[in-house]
Amino acid sequence: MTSDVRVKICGLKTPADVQAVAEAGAAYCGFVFFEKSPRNVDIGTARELAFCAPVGLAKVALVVDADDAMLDKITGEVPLDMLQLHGSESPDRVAQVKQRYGLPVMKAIGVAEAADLPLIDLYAQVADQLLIDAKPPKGAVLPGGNGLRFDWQLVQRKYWTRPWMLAGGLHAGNVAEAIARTGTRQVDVSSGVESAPGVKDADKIRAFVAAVHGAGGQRAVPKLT
Ligand SMILES: O=C(O)c1ccccc1NCC(=O)[C@H](O)[C@H](O)COP(=O)(O)O
Repeated sequence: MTSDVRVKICGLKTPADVQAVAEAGAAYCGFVFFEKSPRNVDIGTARELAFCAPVGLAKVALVVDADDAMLDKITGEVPLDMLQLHGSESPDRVAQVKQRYGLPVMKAIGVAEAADLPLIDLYAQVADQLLIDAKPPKGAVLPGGNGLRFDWQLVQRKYWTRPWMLAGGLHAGNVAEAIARTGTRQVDVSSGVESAPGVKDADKIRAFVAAVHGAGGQRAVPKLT
């Protein structure tokens, strides 16, 4: 039974996306601030989406090597619960962002082989959470959200000193196996719940969260107006 596993759905762009994610029973929603992404949102849109999120749905801003000016704008306008750093931010930068913005910081780490694992221990010393994702292929435009999985055996039953989230190529058809194999208590998905790049699909969102939480159950959350 995997019902206590938390789900993050990343790359929301519309109020209907937020509603679908909330009604399905996800714990986190993510807004992508990366211009080259089909999931990119501007600050005004993210603000509107954040105000649509019911209490209990944590709002995460995903940025890639963002400078203070950009983070000042985002955190000044958008009510957030967490920052996700998805670029090549150093451990020092992670610590700086945590201190400057007073928000929990989740650091994404790309994994392709065992040699990548020590980085997880390194970032566990400074980040509040870790997002363990597939390393993007060489030359990829996006540092994440590529729909690619990595070898789950690499993180099987691993223990880190911070909570971690499994990401990369998850979808309703493989997420239960991913949880069973890795023992993760949190999962993150983007392209696996889309009908086209950047277009979230409410049925896929429901199916994904239901697959995580075991057969069936949507949680009761208020309908958004
Ligand atoms: O999703 C994006 O477009 C994106 C752009 C730039 C940096 C990261 C991005 N996504 C990161 C995520 O949090 C994804 O949910 C994660 O990489 C898993 O993606 P997917 O394999 O598509 O489920």
